[in-house]
Amino acid sequence: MNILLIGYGKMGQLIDKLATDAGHQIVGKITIDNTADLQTLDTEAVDVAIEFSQPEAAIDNIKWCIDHQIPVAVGTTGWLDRKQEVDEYCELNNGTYLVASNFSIGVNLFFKLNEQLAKLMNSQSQYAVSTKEIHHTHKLDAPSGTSISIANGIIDHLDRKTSWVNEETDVPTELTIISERIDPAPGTHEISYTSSVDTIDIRHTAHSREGFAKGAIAVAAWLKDQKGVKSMEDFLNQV
Ligand SMILES: NC(=O)C1=CN([C@@H]2O[C@H](COP(=O)(O)OP(=O)(O)OC[C@H]3O[C@@H](n4cnc5c(N)ncnc54)[C@H](O)[C@@H]3O)[C@@H](O)[C@H]2O)C=CC1
Ligand SMILES: O=C(O)C1=N[C@H](C(=O)O)C[C@H](O)C1
Repeated sequence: MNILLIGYGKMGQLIDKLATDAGHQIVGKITIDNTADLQTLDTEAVDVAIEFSQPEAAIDNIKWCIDHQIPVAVGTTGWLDRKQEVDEYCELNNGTYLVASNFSIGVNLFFKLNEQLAKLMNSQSQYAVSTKEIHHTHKLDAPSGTSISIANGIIDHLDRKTSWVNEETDVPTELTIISERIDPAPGTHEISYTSSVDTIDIRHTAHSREGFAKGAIAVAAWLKDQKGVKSMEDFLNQV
């Protein structure tokens, strides 16, 4: 397939390598320094775009893809409080996009495990829950998009939590997300349930960025033949 890479940093470059090795063609590489190249790009030659840029840029990039009828798989985090607006723009303009806070299959399994554990904990009020994420120091957003997805999974399934905060909290209804920045961590997410007698920890540790990149390429290959606003759930259920 012909892929347009919007964002060509750590993720864009790795996707370039893995997609090219797998026989795909990269038809454009957009960074903050050459966004004007989009104006002259042959959009008819693009099957799908993969967007890994930065929080401030993602929405304009997604809207550009929608305007040009290019399905786009979006990995950029830190803007999802505006997802509803982008969903509506996509539906209104007959576009196709999918955003995932984390494209790795392992993390998406971990999301399910998190929800199951949260459900079980409804009848175990002696356990206090908290979460932590660890990433490299170049990361622009905190907490991570993945940790927000984890927090929402807990809030949706554990009755005693109704919101999250990015700090330690004593408010019983608030869920703590602790963010640590340590190089070269590609991404670690941890959920802990602690009682006076024990602790249950579950943790996903990315060993490299390869799982994110492979997941994004697999999603892009599927998304190019879809229509509308899609989710990782849709992808995992159909593939
Ligand atoms: N969903 C997932 O599985 C994953 C998501 N991410 C997220 O992806 C994003 C990118 O991560 P990295 O590649 O590590 O960042 P990076 O900082 O290495 O690269 C960012 C790239 O975006 C480009 N860029 C900046 N403004 C732009 C604009 N207006 N238009 C086009 N390109 C622009 C930069 O020039 C650079 O090439 C972050 O938000 C990160 O949190 C990262 C890894 C996995
Ligand atoms: O910025 C990163 O590196 C990552 N960002 C995503 C996030 O915010 O959750 C996914 C992954 O953890 C790596």
